[in-house]
Amino acid sequence: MLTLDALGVNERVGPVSGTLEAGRLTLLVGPNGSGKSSLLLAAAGLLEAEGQVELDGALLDHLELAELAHLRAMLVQHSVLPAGLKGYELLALGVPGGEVTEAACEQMAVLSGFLKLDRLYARPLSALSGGEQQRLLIAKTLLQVSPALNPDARLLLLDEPLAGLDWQHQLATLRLLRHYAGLGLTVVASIHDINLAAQFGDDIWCLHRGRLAARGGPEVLTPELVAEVFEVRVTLLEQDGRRLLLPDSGETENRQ
Ligand SMILES: Nc1ncnc2c1ncn2[C@@H]1O[C@H](COP(=O)(O)OP(=O)(O)OP(=O)(O)O)[C@@H](O)[C@H]1O
Repeated sequence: MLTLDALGVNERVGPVSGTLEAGRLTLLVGPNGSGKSSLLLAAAGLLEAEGQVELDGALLDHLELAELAHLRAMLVQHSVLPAGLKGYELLALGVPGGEVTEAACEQMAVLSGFLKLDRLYARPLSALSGGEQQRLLIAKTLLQVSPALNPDARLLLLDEPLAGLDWQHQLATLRLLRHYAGLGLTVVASIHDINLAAQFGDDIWCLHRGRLAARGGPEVLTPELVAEVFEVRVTLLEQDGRRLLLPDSGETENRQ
């Protein structure tokens, strides 16, 4: 469980207070510049911030860096990757303790199956597409907090994990995040697809201009909220019990 108490970063975000529950996938939505990355980085203890963050009752400020790195993993946006590194070498960097044991290989194989990594292992990162690199980075981050390898792991934070991924791998990633939440971790990810957020999030936090505009189950993502926060017209479609929000381009009448 991650508790934020008046967490803020300069003018960028906050103060934000609230609890991110263990065993649940919380998806953070909001327009560009609304503060999602800043909030995630501050919650991870990677960005100087006002207020307090507690991880399972322990103040983040009071944890040693090595201890914190053992308890949580974060996928940051725009990672700079060493070009010469091969796919499997990047993945191996995520193995807790650094020793690629049989158990680590098993976990790698599971992640590999979900994210289709096999064909990427032997290739240098510089020769991989953006989406392929992202899949490896997601797997590396998940490996760090795989309960089978690191039973102390508590927290998984991901900033736009779906960036650059096609539909197949977006869905695989979201299923993996739900799986990790099901293993008891607190899992928080920022995401731009409102419909996927509503479909996969146990909890939704919606940021607007650095403040929490809404928080709750997927039902908080109403057309009215989305229209106001994202400043777009929104149409609600309902079919077979599924609700879909579509941004209205306003061009429909002019098209052939
Ligand atoms: N290093 C920085 N120094 C100063 N201001 C920053 C810095 N990084 C981001 N900002 C500003 O802080 C605000 C929040 O940025 P942040 O990256 O947290 O938003 P975001 O919701 O993650 O956006 P996006 O969806 O575009 O990734 C923005 O106004 C941004 O311009």
